[in-house]
Amino acid sequence: MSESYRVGYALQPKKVDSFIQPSLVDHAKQEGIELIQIDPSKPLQEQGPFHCIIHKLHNQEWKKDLQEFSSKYPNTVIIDPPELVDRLHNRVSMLHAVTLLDNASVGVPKQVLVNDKIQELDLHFPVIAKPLAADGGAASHELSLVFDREGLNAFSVPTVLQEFVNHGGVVFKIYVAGECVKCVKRKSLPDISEEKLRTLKGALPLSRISNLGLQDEEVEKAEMPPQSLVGLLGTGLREALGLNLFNVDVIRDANEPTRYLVIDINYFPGYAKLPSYQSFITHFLLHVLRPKTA
Ligand SMILES: Nc1ncnc2c1ncn2[C@@H]1O[C@H](COP(=O)(O)OP(=O)(O)OP(=O)(O)O)[C@@H](O)[C@H]1O
Ligand SMILES: O=P(O)(O)O[C@H]1[C@H](OP(=O)(O)O)[C@@H](OP(=O)(O)O)[C@@H](O)[C@@H](O)[C@@H]1OP(=O)(O)O
Ligand SMILES: [Mg+2]
Ligand SMILES: [Mg+2]
Repeated sequence: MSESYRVGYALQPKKVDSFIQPSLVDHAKQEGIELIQIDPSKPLQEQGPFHCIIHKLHNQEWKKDLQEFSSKYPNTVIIDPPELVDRLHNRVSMLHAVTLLDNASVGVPKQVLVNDKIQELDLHFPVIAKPLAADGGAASHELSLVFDREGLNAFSVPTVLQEFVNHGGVVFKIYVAGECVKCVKRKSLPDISEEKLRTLKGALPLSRISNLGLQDEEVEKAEMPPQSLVGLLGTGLREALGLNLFNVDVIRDANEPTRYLVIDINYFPGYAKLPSYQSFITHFLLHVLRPKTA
């Protein structure tokens, strides 16, 4: 008789709706995996046993409950340790792992953390102002494009100022689930020419320009990054971060097309937007659950 595995998921209702689709539940079931919703308002111990738990909740009560459960049931695989996930909730620490890769074709845009009034700024305009906290709150996604010094008054601190890099209007999203790695492309902000820059003043919220990008057909035509680069980022960052479930936003420098820059890393992203995400996720879970043969 084949094994049956209990996988608990602790997610916000919005994420349950997008991620736990009937097609995923069915696909997992066919492989012997039962996906069980965890109610974070009730003690975890009353809801087990679990072979594995996946989660995207950050409150202290949940972390404490998970920690206690894990001490009591050390054989339950927790994907992933909350203290390592926390590193992705800060736009400075999230990119630290990229610098550990030590590869000439991969980097991060130049950025500075602003905690206070800005005196000297060793960055080229335009820059993108990103709230330091990337904790999933609505404010953490309120970014603005800043064209000059005057525009620097438009945001609250702490904020990361990151140089805007022209990249051909396409962002590559590398989705990682353990050893499973998949890259897709999406529309991004359009390039800003020197000429255009002379006419732009102050700052603009990104939400007001993000629909100005390329046509879908143009995105279709964009060349994908080499598979070796996708593998390097997926596997390398998985090791450097100590995490299994995340995606990486990468752009290709328009002025140096062999150079790729990581601009964002998200914990437990929208996997359901990937074609065949059901088999992608099930494959990952099976890899975690099945006993390893030597
Ligand atoms: N340094 C940069 N140079 C050029 N474009 C950038 C840069 N940083 C961000 N962008 C553009 O802005 C978008 C949003 O930035 P970012 O991914 O950092 O924000 P986010 O709110 O964390 O997004 P997500 O919804 O993926 O979590 C990117 O997808 C890309 O189109
Ligand atoms: O649903 P969630 O709140 O987890 O939203 C996440 C969203 O996935 P969704 O498509 O399921 O909304 C992700 O999208 P993709 O990168 O895959 O495009 C990404 O934007 C994350 O940054 C979001 O997480 P947050 O930073 O807000 O925690
Ligand atoms: Mg992003
Ligand atoms: Mg993000």
